Amino acid sequence: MGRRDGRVWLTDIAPDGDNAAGLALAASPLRAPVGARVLPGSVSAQAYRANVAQASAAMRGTSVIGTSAAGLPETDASKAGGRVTAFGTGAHGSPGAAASPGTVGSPGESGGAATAGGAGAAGEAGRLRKAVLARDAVVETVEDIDVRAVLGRLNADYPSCWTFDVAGLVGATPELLIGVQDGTVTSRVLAGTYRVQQDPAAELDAARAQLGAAKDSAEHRFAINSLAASLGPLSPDLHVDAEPHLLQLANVIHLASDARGTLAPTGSAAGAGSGGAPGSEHEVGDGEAAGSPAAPPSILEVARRVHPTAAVGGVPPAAAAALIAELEGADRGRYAGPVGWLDDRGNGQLGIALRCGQLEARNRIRLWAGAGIMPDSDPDSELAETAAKLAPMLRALGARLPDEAGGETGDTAGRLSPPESPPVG
Ligand SMILES: C=C(O[C@@H]1C=C(C(=O)O)C=C[C@H]1O)C(=O)O
Repeated sequence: MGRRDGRVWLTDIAPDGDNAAGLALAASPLRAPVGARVLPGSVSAQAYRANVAQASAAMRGTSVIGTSAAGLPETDASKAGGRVTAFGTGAHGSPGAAASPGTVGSPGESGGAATAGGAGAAGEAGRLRKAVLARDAVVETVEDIDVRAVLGRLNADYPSCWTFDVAGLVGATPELLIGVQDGTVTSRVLAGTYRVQQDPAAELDAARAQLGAAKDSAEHRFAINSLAASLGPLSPDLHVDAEPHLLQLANVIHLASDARGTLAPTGSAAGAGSGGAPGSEHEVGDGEAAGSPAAPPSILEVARRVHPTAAVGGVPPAAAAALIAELEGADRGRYAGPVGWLDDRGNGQLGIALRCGQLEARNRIRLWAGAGIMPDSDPDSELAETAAKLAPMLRALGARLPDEAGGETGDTAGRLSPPESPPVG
C-alpha cells in the first residue's frame, strides 16, 4: 500500500492461479466490513467513568488510591505507554507544516509542570497532576476484516494523519512522537481535545474557546514540558511553538505544538547535558548509535528517552504510570507506544499509536482510546472524548458504540459512522 500526493494505491501480490511458481499482480476487490458489532472491552464505560472520578479526586487530594497519590511509586513509567515494538512499513507522509516555532529558553520542568499544575498541589514534587486514562472496546465482524479497506477508509477520512498497519496494529494517528532526518529531530505534541459535533470547520471558534480555557491549556503545557524535558538534553537548540495551534480532524480538534531541533552528537558536551533539563545526567547514547562517537543519537535512542510523554502517560511519569496500572488493570499492548518506520542510518518517523486497534483474530480487533485526566475532569465528558477518539476506527469498521451515557457518547460516534459506501472506491 502506498500514498503519494494524497492518493492511495494498493497492490496485491498473489499466486497466479494453479501456477504456484508464478506471481502476478492482481487487483483483488476490497471487502467492506460486514455485520460489525461492538463488545465490551476490559475497561467498561462505567469503569472508565469511575476511574476518571478516582483519578481526579486523587489529584485534588480528596482521596488516595493505593500507592498512586502517595508520592513517587516504584512503577516503571514506560508501562504507561504501549510497548516499543511496533516498527514497520505502514507510516506514510507527514501532516502539513505548522506555523513558525518560537524558542523555549530552558525546557526544564521548572517553569512548566509546577505552573501548569496550579497552586494547590504545587510544591509537592511527586504529586500527581495529570494522568492519561484509557479504555478499550472490541469489534467483531461476520467476515474476516479486510485491513486494506480499513486503511483506505482511515486514509480518506484522516488525510493529515499517519496511517499504519504493523503486525495487526491498525490505525491513523495524528501525533508524531519523533521524526529524525539527518540529525534534525521533529515532534508534534497533542493534548487538549474538543469533540466535533457536526462540522469541524464550523466549530473552530467553539474549539478555540474550550481549548483556550485553563484545563486544556494546562494539560497541553504538561505535554510540551514533558517532551522538552526529555528531548532538550539531546537537542540543545530545541524550539517549540510559542503558542499551540488547532489541529482540525474530522472527529476532534486538538491543541497542537510542533518542536524542531538539532540532535547533538552522541557523547559531546552539548549532547550530554547542556540542555540543563532534569534527566540530563542520564548518559546519552549507549551503543545504539552505530558508528563514530560523534554521530547523533539514532531514532531508537531518542525514542527511548522521550517515550512515554505526558500525552499518553502523565505528570509526574512514575506516579501517573502507577495510577494507570492500578485503575485500568489491563494491558494496553502496543496502544500508545511508538509506531512507524526507521532506516539503517538512524532516520525515521515514529508516531504515537493512537486511534488504532490490535487484530486479535481475523474478524476481531481491540480498539483503545484515552484522555488526559486533570483535577477538574468531568467523567462524562472524558468518556465522551474517548468515544470521539474511537470513532475513526469504528467508522472504518462499519461499527458504532452502544449508547453509553444517555445518548451523549453514542451520538458522537453515531454522527461519524457508519460509512454509507465501501471504504475505498
Ligand atoms: C490518549 C489519546 O490521545 C492523546 C490525549 C489527548 C488529550 O487528552 O487531549 C490528545 C491527544 C493525544 O495526545 C488517545 O487518542 O487515545
